[in-house]
Amino acid sequence: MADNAPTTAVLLCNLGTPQAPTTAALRSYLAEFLSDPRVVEIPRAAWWPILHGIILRTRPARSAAKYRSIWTAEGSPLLLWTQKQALMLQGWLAQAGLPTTVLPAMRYGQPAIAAQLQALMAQGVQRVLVLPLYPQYSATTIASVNDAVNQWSTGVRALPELRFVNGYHDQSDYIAALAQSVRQHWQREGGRAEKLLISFHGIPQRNVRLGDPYAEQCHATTELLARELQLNSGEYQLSFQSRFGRAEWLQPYTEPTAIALAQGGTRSLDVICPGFTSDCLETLEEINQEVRDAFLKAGGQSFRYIPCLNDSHAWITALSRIAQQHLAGWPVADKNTSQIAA
Ligand SMILES: C=CC1=C(C)c2cc3[nH]c(cc4nc(cc5[nH]c(cc1n2)c(C)c5CCC(=O)O)C(CCC(=O)O)=C4C)c(C)c3C=C
Ligand SMILES: [Fe+2]
Ligand SMILES: [Fe+2]
Repeated sequence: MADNAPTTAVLLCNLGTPQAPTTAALRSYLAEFLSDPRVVEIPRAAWWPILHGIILRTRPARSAAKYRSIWTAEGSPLLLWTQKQALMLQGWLAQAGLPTTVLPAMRYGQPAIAAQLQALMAQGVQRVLVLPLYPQYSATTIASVNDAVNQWSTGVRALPELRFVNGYHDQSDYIAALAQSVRQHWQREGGRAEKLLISFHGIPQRNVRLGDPYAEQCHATTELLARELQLNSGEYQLSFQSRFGRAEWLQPYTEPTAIALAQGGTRSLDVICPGFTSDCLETLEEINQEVRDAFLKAGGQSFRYIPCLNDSHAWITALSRIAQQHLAGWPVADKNTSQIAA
């Protein structure tokens, strides 16, 4: 352990991704993901036969084919962006006078949350800020990350101090980073499309009825972004993608919305996904391949996908400000000098 290693860390948590775009890797990833009771709330006795008897026999091959269409020579886009964001955030925080170790971690798959927390303990870290890469709070995502941290804690005697960020759907730097990415897109493309479709990952409608604030936060992000871009109500539309299973999910659904827009005469569409901070299967394949094809087939002429925030400077600045807001009050001590950063 280096004597001058930071004693404070940020664990930058994302959803996770399969190890490889293969049926076997997808089976193991989906088994872990879909066994999480935060994700599927059906009683275990009823869910197990469906998961193991049907879903894990059929879905892995189909999902693997989709992953193959977005996989890069270096691996899964979601993992690569998350790793890059962690490195950049560590640099930004150091520049701000907060020497902090930043490690990426995945809720499902590798690098696992428990293993990364263990690595931080081995470095002598005493305080950990758990920062999820989901701007909008949902029990299916952020609470599940917290569960994984708390599960790890149950086996640890000398715990670090822990803080959890519960989302930042209305944080001004996050909204500014989104607005900047839209403006840059308009500049690159030589102007606006007729409509901006703002698509978020869905969740079951039932979760919202039971108190999940996710839908409300997606709406709030949308309104803040539209206001920042000075869009009037006819120039943008919110929708929800990635429905899983047969239950009713948040509506309107993205693909039928894009089709209805094309059939209603909208010829050009810009699409942004503010709930995803890294490009991944859900944006690169579902939006930029499936929804694109559906829009064009229904009569649309121009479908323009706006990339996620990924490694944009505005986004890393936002992440750094969000981290600093939540690190406030924690001593950032150098072990040698016990100096406290201002
Ligand atoms: C951004 C927030 C996300 C929420 C909310 C969310 C809820 C949720 N997801 C599923 C089921 C699946 N999601 C899958 C992929 C996936 N989901 C998110 C994010 C959210 N999910 C991301 C970033 C990704 C892509 C990961 C990648 O490797 O690129 C998948 C796996 C792919 C597939 O087989 O379709 C499933 C399954 C549920 C059931 C749910 C809420 C109840
Ligand atoms: Fe998902
Ligand atoms: Fe999907």
